[in-house]
Amino acid sequence: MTLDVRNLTIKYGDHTVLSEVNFNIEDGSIIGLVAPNGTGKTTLFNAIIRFIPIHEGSITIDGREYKNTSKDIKALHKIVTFFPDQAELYEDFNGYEHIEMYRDIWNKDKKNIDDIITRLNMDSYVKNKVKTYSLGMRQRLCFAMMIAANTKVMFMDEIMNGLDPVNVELVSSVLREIKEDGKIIIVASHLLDNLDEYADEIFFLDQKDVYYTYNREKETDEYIKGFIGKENLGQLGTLPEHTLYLNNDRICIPTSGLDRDTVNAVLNTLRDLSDRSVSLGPLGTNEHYLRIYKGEQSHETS
Ligand SMILES: Nc1ncnc2c1ncn2[C@@H]1O[C@H](COP(=O)(O)OP(=O)(O)OP(=O)(O)O)[C@@H](O)[C@H]1O
Repeated sequence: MTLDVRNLTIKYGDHTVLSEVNFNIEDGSIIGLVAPNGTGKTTLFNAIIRFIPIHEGSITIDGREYKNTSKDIKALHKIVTFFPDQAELYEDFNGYEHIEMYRDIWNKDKKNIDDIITRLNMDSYVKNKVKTYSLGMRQRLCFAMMIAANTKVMFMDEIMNGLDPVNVELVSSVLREIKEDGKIIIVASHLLDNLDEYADEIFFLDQKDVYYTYNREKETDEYIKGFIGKENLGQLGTLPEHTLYLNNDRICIPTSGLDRDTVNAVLNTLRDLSDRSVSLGPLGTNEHYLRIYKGEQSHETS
């Protein structure tokens, strides 16, 4: 399966939010969709699923183009689900009834939802009314509803909102499991380090397009990464070309061209100067984010 988006332009009135967006996603992928607030992540989901009209462009899934006809939109809604908004939950229904409802709408094979409930640690509260749920309990319910719907394409907007670290880890591992069924999952999130735990590729969205994509598996450049105040930068000596100093505290020094002894020496110096962890590896989503969106606060040191 593929999801192919071509030259998609989306406007609210005269305000063009996204212009000529292009991307192609193969099945069995989780894409992290990343951008500052107000860039257009939710708008992109809304447009692909046709909750809002698109002004130009095409959406093709598995070779079929889905146009703006009611027949196409109905067919699209059978294969794409959008993470429910907590406001859409029915306060006087219990969690089980919500999960059953999503399963029954999308799933003819009446998938067993008990496994989902247990996997998401919801047994103790799923039969209680939603009005008794905390934010994190509601969020897990919304996630369980999508898993029960089990569609080929899933848009997950801010799924980690309100989840504690244990539940963030739980949801991340369930995402990795369901991806294996050949799904296309797009997750919009501001938890950048967490995205590195499950996303295969990150799309950095810009006012105009998918500005940059990053695939950790294909990243070959290794960096020494650590935190250091501006006043201590001089103690690292002459830094190699393409060293990044991001957000006035984060340093990423490329190791290409450095011998092992030099790499070890820099690592040791950085460990002495840094109060946080120092590591060796490729740039992560967080570092790419700072490089792309906070460009004026980062600079190459040479
Ligand atoms: N219904 C609407 N009418 C008019 N403008 C809208 C509407 N919804 C969103 N916008 C505008 O579209 C732009 C993109 O908003 P969107 O909600 O898609 O951003 P986002 O990247 O999802 O942000 P966040 O990270 O805050 O969720 C913003 O400028 C916003 O003001």
